[in-house]
Amino acid sequence: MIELPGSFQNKMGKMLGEEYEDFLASYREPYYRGIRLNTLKCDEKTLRASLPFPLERTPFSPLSYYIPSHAPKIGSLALHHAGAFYSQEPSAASAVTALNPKPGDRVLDLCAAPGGKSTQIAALLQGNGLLWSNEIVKSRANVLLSNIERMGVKNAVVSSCHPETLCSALAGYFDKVLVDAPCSGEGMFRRDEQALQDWSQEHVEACAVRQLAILRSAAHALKENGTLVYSTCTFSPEENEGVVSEFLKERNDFILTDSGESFGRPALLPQARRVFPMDGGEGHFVAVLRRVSVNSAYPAPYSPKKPVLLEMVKDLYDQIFQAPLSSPVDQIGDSFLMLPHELPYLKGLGVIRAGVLLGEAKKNRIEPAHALFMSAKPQELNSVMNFSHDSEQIGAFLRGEEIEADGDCHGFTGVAVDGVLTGFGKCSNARLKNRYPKGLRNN
Ligand SMILES: C[S@@+](CC[C@H](N)C(=O)[O-])C[C@H]1O[C@@H](n2cnc3c(N)ncnc32)[C@H](O)[C@@H]1O
Repeated sequence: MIELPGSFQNKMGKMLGEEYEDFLASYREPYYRGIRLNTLKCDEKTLRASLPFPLERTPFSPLSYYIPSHAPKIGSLALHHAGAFYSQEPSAASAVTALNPKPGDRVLDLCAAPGGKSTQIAALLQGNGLLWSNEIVKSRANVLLSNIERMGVKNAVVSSCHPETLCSALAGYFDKVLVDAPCSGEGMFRRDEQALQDWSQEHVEACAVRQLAILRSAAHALKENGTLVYSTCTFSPEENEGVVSEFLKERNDFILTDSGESFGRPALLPQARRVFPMDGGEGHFVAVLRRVSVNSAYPAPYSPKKPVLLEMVKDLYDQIFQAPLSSPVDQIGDSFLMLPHELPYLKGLGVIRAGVLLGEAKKNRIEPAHALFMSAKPQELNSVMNFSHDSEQIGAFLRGEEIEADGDCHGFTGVAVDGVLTGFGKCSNARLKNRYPKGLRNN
């Protein structure tokens, strides 16, 4: 049984009253495990058919499912490599449900690593509009980027920037902003020993100060009538209702709106929602705010210079794809990027990726990138090999091995599992030379 700090127990006892015993009893149960379907790449039927355990819907998002607590580790499953799903604690899906991104929206996810909520936003945008995913810690931003690539997101910018710098530069640009704030993680105690070790009342209070500062920054980024969702995975009122109330005292041009959601229960500010383990998730707080003032600031658009090697890039694209390249292309050093159609000015904002990495210049050729295939659909490619999730071939491919190919297979060829692309190789002489990135391979 997990040993909870005494002062945490006292606070929770006061907050939960009669329900406190049920809350304590939850610490004797296994924690909730969940996954979220990535509709950019896969559908529910394919996912259910390929997983070795059943899925049960959660109340937090139509794309979120419980998996059994005894389910095996899922990171090495072929459909996980392919980005068909994301491993996500069920209640963590609630914040994006409340944000309600729609195709065409411009959405900023300000505290985004490792990318659970960003990749959920991307699925709901369906490739239309823009997702800007920011993470202040550079090493975590790289993990975020690899998840954005794995999930095949085309219309995202990934940056590692201080929230104040970013939101001042992009003032007035976004329809929706998510602040999934760094917190004391009380809702992680059942699955993360470290969160429990790090807990103290002083930490809770320091988190609240930092959270308010992030919210203040986020406010700049929104346009008039824009939606700001503030979420945490902690229970302390200081970090939840306290931060929201302080923010609303400072900014009378923001209002707290009813989330309109039915997951969890009303929070201490009744328009917001809270989730406790008794509500089917590890723990979340979600508040929806709306900016009612005009924001006359607006960033300049980004216009890339025409890459010197654009014809070579187009030739490479034509070798791989059935339709010609239609996205704007940018060149950063030796890298070629397929940009979303409309972007704000990018310089000085710690951008580590805009759009999809198409390929990289190597001597006198351009080598296609893994991310290019991850963001594609098999039917868009000239050459694809598709394998079942339990086939020997896909196992070998994901270990980085060469595999047998048809004699008529030539050139860059996508590799799919159950119809979902998971990388590529190069066919010649009835063999597929493996290009699955070393750092992603199964052992
Ligand atoms: C709760 S996590 C975000 C989880 C993410 N939204 C997801 O769904 O995968 C909060 C993030 O905020 C970042 N962070 C830490 N300090 C910050 C600060 N001062 N400003 C903005 N973000 C910060 C952390 O590195 C962490 O990645």
